[in-house]
Amino acid sequence: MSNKLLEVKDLEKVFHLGGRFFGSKLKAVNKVNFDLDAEKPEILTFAGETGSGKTTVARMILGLETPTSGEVIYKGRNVTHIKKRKELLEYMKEVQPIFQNPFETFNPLKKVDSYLFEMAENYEIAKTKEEKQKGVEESLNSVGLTLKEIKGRYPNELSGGQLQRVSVARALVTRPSLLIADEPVSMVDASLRMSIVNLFAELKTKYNVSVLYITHDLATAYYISDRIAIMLRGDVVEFGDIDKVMLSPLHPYTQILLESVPQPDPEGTWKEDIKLSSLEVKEFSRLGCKFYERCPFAMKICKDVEPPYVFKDGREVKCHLYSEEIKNTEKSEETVN
Ligand SMILES: Nc1ncnc2c1ncn2[C@@H]1O[C@H](COP(=O)(O)OP(=O)(O)OP(=O)(O)O)[C@@H](O)[C@H]1O
Repeated sequence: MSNKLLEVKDLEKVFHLGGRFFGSKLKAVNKVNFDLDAEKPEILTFAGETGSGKTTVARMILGLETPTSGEVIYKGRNVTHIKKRKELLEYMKEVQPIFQNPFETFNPLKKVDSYLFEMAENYEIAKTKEEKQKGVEESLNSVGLTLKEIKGRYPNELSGGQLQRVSVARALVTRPSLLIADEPVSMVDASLRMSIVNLFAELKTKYNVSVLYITHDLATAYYISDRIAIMLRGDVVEFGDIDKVMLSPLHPYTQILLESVPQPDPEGTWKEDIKLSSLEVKEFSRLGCKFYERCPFAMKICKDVEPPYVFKDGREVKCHLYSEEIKNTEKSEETVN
C-alpha cells in the first residue's frame, strides 16, 4: 500500500489552437511532478499569473481534462484515464472540487440544501433518510453552518461567503481526502476571504483533508499553505516549503510575482477563439527559460536551454542562475535584458 495520497508524474497537457492540422500547439502544462503524503494532510498551493497552467493541472487531476502524457496516481492506483463509471465515482468520492464562483455553482431556482442531499444520494453515502440527513448536517457543521440555517433557502437568500461554505460542505458530504479548490475565494467579498481559507486549514487539522489550493492570492496562500508551487507558462519554476519560497524567493519570476501580486481575472476563462498576446506566444514556445524575455538576470544560456531543477535552500528551483554547471562561465557574463 502506497503511503502517498496523490502522485503526479510528468503531467503534461498540449492544447491545439485553431484546428488540429493548421493551427498551433500550446503546452499549457509541462512535466509537472509532485506528491501528497497520505499520513500527513497538507495544503499545497499552486500560484502564478493568469494562463500559467494552474487550472489545467487541477482539471487533469479531477479527470476533467485528459493529460497528453504523464500519470496521476491516487492511493497507489493509476487514475489518469479512468473510464468505468463505478471507478470514477469511487475516485470522485475521495477527490472533490470546489469551484471559483459559488453563484454559478448553484442554480438560482434550486434550494441549496437539495445539492447536499443529491450528493449523499449520488454517491450512495447513506441508506436511510435519517442517515442522509445526519451526513448532510455533519458536513454543514464542519463548515460552521447548520441544516436549519439553509434548509429551503435559495442561493440569492445567502451571502457569497455562506454560499461558498455550502459548496465546501457539499464537497465534504462524500468524506473526501482531497479537496481541489480553484480560486475558491476570488468571488467572495474580501472581508470574508480569510474565514473561508481558515476553513481549509481547519478541515486539514480536524478532518485530515488535504487541499490543493489554486490561487492568485499570495496573502491567503501564505497564511494557510504548507508548500507552494509557482507556475509560469506551464512550468513549475519554484516549489517547496511556503516560508522558504515566500520569504526568500529564488526564482526571479517568484520575486517579481511577490512584488506585484496579480489579480484574478474572472473573465479570463478559456473561450473558443483563444488569442494569446505575442509575449505569451513567445514565452510558451521558448525552448529555454519561459521567463527569458522578462527576466532582469537573463543570460545567453536561458534563451535556448531549458533550465534544470536545482535543489537549493529547501526548495526546487528551475533556473540557470543556480545551476552548478554554468556557475563559472555564463554567470560571470553580463545579463542580456
Ligand atoms: N481548453 C483549452 N483549449 C485551449 N487552450 C486552453 C484551454 N484551457 C486552457 N488553455 C490555455 O492554457 C493556458 C493555461 O491555462 P490555465 O487556465 O490552466 O491557466 P491558469 O494559470 O489557471 O490561469 P487563470 O489563473 O487565469 O485561471 C492558457 O494559455 C490558456 O489560455
